[in-house]
Amino acid sequence: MEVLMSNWSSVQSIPENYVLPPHKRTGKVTANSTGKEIPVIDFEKADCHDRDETIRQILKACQEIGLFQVVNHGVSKELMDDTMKLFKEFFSLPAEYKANFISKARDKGCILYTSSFVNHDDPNKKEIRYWRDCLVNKCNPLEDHLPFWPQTPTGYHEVVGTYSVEMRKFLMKVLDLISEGLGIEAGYFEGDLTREQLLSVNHHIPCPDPSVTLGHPEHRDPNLITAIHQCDVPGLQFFKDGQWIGVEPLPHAFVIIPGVQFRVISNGKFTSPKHRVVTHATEHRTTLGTFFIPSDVSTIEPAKSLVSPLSPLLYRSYVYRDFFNEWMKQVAEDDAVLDLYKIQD
Ligand SMILES: O=C(O)CCC(=O)C(=O)O
Ligand SMILES: [Fe+2]
Repeated sequence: MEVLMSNWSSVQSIPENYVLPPHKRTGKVTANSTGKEIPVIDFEKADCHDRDETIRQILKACQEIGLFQVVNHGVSKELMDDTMKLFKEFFSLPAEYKANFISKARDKGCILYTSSFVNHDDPNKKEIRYWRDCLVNKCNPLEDHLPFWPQTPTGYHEVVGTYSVEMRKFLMKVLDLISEGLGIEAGYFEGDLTREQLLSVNHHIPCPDPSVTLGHPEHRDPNLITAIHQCDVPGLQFFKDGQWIGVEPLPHAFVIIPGVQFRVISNGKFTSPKHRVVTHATEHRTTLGTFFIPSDVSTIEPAKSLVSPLSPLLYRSYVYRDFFNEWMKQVAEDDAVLDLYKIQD
């Protein structure tokens, strides 16, 4: 049985299988930039007179930077704090209780694992482990999954259930604003494209040498769109113009990351930024990621309204399950999977 990192008794030195090969190391861990250039968009304005301006900011951020942060998003600060506190408590529970949720089966309502979900079983390859534990809750429809969620800490179902409902409303609002801005028909993202919702909670303990480990390997999110609720400990970085840029933790903000499916649906107008998580020498770090994921059977293709003689079709349509199966095989080469569906000119 895996020993969860959150139950390690003390960490004096880094176990060998967590040490990255030299070319994968972060070296000097501070990112080259603090991420001040990442737009912070105030959603309060979208609800009143400034809707068009908010939409303009979102599109500019997605097209020029790749991601953005949102404040005044409508999810209450108390709920965000309560949910964060509850998950910190969850990770401090005894190993015996948490062991009930350890699994790598994708179809469970709640799964807990350590390092990464995919461990490539190639005996010739040295396994690299990542410095994290992760708890994944399926959230939609809530009543189907709630019975499989933990009962402890007290209030788990109520707090996390409310959080996931509020996050659904918020991310739907983000999708409405994006659709309006791109000129995609209203309601495009309702239904199959947002059928699955996961709440993925990452927990990283302090690491004696952040320069040789990673909390989360570099990756693009394979889904439609992600909202990350960071705690106040930095760690998230994204890659732009040849450098890693830190995403500054802002109190009660969400970081919005368009996933690979958005790149296809927007017919190449959006990127899906590559990102990673570095470890911290002295602090625990907990983050809550809400993921909208298309159902396995949904068809993904560029939105018809975004294809024109000036913007020719870039990808052929595919079924999400086929994409995801390929993705799970070769997670290290994110772009290679999308290349399978690229229309060659
Ligand atoms: O923990 C973070 O800040 C980001 C996590 C992430 O990128 C992911 O879960 O896909
Ligand atoms: Fe991610």
